[in-house]
Amino acid sequence: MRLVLCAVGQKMPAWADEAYEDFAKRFPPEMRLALKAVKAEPRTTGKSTEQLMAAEAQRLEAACPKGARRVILDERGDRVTSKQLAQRLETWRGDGRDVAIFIGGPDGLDPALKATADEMLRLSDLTLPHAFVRVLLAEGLYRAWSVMEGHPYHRE
Ligand SMILES: C[S@@+](CC[C@H](N)C(=O)[O-])C[C@H]1O[C@@H](n2cnc3c(N)ncnc32)[C@H](O)[C@@H]1O
Repeated sequence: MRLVLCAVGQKMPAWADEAYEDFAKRFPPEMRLALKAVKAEPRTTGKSTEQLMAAEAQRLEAACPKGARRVILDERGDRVTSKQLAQRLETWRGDGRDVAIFIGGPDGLDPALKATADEMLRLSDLTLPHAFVRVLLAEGLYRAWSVMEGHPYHRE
């Protein structure tokens, strides 16, 4: 099973790339965390927010593995603890499909793409910058994996 982060933004600060990689490389071969970063639409072309998000959504769709479970990250999504995220991970693993996790750009995700979600998750009640989101998600998923496997990374 693969956890595929379909995320807007190919140019992240070095600290974000390093921190993301630090967690991504810890996943075992049977549960890979992969990043598919797509180009953010330039904000200088006079396009409306709706047009910008629609263009980014097309790229995200192209990056999404066929038949994957679709999880949207959004500050209005379900609030979950690490243990609850571990239970979701267990469920996701159970059906054997890849899991695509979508992260939007500066204006968020296109409403039509959001409407296709199987699940919507929040990482915080705060609105977070997208560079933070992929790092927090990688750590949160790794912690959830460690809860699921009884690995000592997570302590009660
Ligand atoms: C800068 S935020 C976009 C904020 C935008 N105003 C919105 O309403 O979605 C970029 C992306 O980061 C993710 N994100 C931001 N805060 C989040 C949170 N608290 N929980 C989960 N995802 C979040 C979402 O995928 C969002 O599309």
